[in-house]
Amino acid sequence: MTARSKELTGAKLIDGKAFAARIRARVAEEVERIRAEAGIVPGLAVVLVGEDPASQIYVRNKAKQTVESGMHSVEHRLDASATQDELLGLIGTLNADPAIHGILVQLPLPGHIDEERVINAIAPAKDVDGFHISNVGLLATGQKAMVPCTPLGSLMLLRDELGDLSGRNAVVIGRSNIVGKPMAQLLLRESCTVTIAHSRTKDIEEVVSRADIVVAAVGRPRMVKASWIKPGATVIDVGINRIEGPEGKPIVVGDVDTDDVAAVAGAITPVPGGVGPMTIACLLANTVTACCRAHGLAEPRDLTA
Ligand SMILES: Nc1nc(=O)c2c([nH]1)NC[C@@H]1CN(c3ccc(C(=O)N[C@@H](CCC(=O)O)C(=O)O)cc3)C=[N+]21
Repeated sequence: MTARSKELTGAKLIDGKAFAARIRARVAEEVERIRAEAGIVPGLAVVLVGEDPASQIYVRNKAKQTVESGMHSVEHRLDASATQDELLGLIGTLNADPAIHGILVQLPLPGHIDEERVINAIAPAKDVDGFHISNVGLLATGQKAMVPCTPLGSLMLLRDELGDLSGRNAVVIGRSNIVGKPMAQLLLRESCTVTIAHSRTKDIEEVVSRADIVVAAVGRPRMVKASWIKPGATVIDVGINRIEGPEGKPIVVGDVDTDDVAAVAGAITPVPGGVGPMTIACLLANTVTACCRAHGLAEPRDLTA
């Protein structure tokens, strides 16, 4: 698959939206194959606790795209005041449900709930977010794991753009469990020379300027500037920040100052339309993978890391 691209002052804009649509089409093909071969329909359950409006939009998009790909989709909405035991009870039910192959508990959870406890209660084989400690350990040791969706989608875009990644200098900005750390593991597995930069990194601009590959996942609007970027580098912008735009209207921007960086970078993902749609496409891909593994079916190689 080749990402379609538009020109922006020099840099190629990587069309994550179009790439994600092709991944979803592949997922739909595989869903149909699994149905024809084994009479099984892959199922995804999304659990949302509370009423965060931004979260609701993602949950709606996920449910819509799950159904469009031919999969079984279930949504569980718990009140913001739901107890940890209620949530753990629901996870236990979903773990035991043979129609469900993937479980996603939308993060963040309300403050009174222990996130680690909840994530680690999900059956690792159904953990399509790849956040369970078993999957984290499997990925870190190079074993077959469920790979977190945003890093997986970012890796697919990088491979499509650059081909073989071995020997390249990669700098991941951000050390979160959901993006920075698993992204670094994947890049290491691709034989990149990996540096993780973060808020305490000294002279971050100099560190980033040595990178052939930059993955920005810090949650600081437009933090990465052109002066940080090696000419021709590939820049993956994971940030999705809502800020006040020119006319006081809210707009969505990434962690990269795209207009500035585009003058120097070789290729860059836009926000919106870059990594975000890939995250959802990879969630569907992971659900197909989980279903294949659960039933001993051949798993589509192009939908995993
Ligand atoms: N357990 C868990 N897993 C997640 O994967 C997870 C989560 N919790 N909590 C919330 C975040 C956020 N997230 C997004 C996914 C897709 C877009 C997306 O498709 N964004 C579009 C639209 C952006 C917009 O305009 O708002 C884009 O970037 O083009 C955004 C955000 C998944 N998350």
